Amino acid sequence: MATTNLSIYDKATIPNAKNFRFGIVVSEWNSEITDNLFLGAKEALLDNGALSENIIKWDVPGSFELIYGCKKMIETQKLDAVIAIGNVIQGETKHFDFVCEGVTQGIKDLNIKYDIPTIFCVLTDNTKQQSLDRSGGKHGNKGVECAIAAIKMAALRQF
Ligand SMILES: Nc1c(NC[C@H](O)[C@H](O)[C@H](O)CO)[nH]c(=O)[nH]c1=O
Ligand SMILES: CC(=O)[C@@H](O)COP(=O)(O)O
Repeated sequence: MATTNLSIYDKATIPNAKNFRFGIVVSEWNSEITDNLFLGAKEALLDNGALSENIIKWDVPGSFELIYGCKKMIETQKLDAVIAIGNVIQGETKHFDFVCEGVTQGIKDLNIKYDIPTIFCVLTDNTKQQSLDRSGGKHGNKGVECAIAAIKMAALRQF
């Protein structure tokens, strides 16, 4: 059963993000979905105190390129957390499996290699409707959930 709503959070339980710098790398594949994920993430960061000038957005062609895009952003920008935004939708072939597994493992590896948390904001859905439901639809917006995760991990990183 899917999460009923990905966008509900209690601000009282979330650190203020005013001193944090965030990178957001966004896949252009399925941009109707990823644009909404980005907007949800940005709005949630701002709602919790982040400054607009401390949110850096880069675009990459597809979800598989999120790995290199996040790596490059981590290596060249002074950041407290990075959010990788993508949407992979099952097609006719096994390509979906390889893209999803590759991105998952690649982002996991970034979290091991670098002392900058990279948040996995990649919707891996069977249908476009599932993606629509999770990017501002009936199940909320995964971008909001991932922005909150980014703030919490940026705070944890300070210990
Ligand atoms: N089918 C989807 C893709 N495929 C493209 C790959 O992500 C990658 O850009 C290509 O294999 C070249 O390296 N990407 C998505 O983000 N979503 C899809 O549904
Ligand atoms: C996840 C994909 O790469 C997929 O959309 C490609 O579609 P197909 O498997 O029909 O080639």
